[in-house]
Amino acid sequence: MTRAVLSLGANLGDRAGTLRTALRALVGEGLVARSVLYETPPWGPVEQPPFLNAVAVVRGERDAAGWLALAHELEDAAGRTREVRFGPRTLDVDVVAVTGDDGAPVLSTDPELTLPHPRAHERAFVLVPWLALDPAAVLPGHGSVRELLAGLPAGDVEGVQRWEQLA
Ligand SMILES: Nc1ncnc2c1ncn2[C@@H]1O[C@H](COP(=O)(O)OP(=O)(O)OP(=O)(O)O)[C@@H](O)[C@H]1O
Ligand SMILES: Nc1nc2c(c(=O)[nH]1)N=C(CO)CN2
Repeated sequence: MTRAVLSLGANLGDRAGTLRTALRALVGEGLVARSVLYETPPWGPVEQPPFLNAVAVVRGERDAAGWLALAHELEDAAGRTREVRFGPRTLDVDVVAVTGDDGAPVLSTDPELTLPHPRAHERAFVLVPWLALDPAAVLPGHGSVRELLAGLPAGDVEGVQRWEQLA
């Protein structure tokens, strides 16, 4: 069994509907916990509409490649096509980190699946929702999510706004 932290983002179409559909699909994939939805300013070089983002933790029989395959299935189901790097999308699902049941992180430098995700540590849109659902969260190789957030520009962190309450 492995545990994966997934980051979900959407900034085209029915953003909340797309994210909720993907989060519902994760219930059948061993969903352990999910954050609420957050509205977040676009990170990166591309000018584009704001995103809704969420983080989910899943645990199941899949290995790291299996979690990436699931991420791509969810993106395909949301009608995602491959477009501009860092650009707008109906649904983006990234595998942030994977750990075994012994707590050992899966590490990979493969460009098809780099673990932990190479940009997660600098993305408030990943770290804020993750910390909210797991106050003890640790990003392998980078340290505690709480400390990573403390090191990001305050404006990045304040830009991540809770968008929904969980029912
Ligand atoms: N940890 C990872 N999670 C998701 N995709 C990954 C990961 N590591 C490598 N990739 C690869 O990155 C490729 C491009 O992914 P994608 O189009 O989602 O990039 P992006 O969303 O523009 O940028 P980013 O990955 O920084 O969010 C994917 O085909 C995938 O194989
Ligand atoms: N706020 C925010 N910014 C992004 C996001 C995202 O999910 N949220 N995804 C991106 C894809 O690389 C690029 N920029």
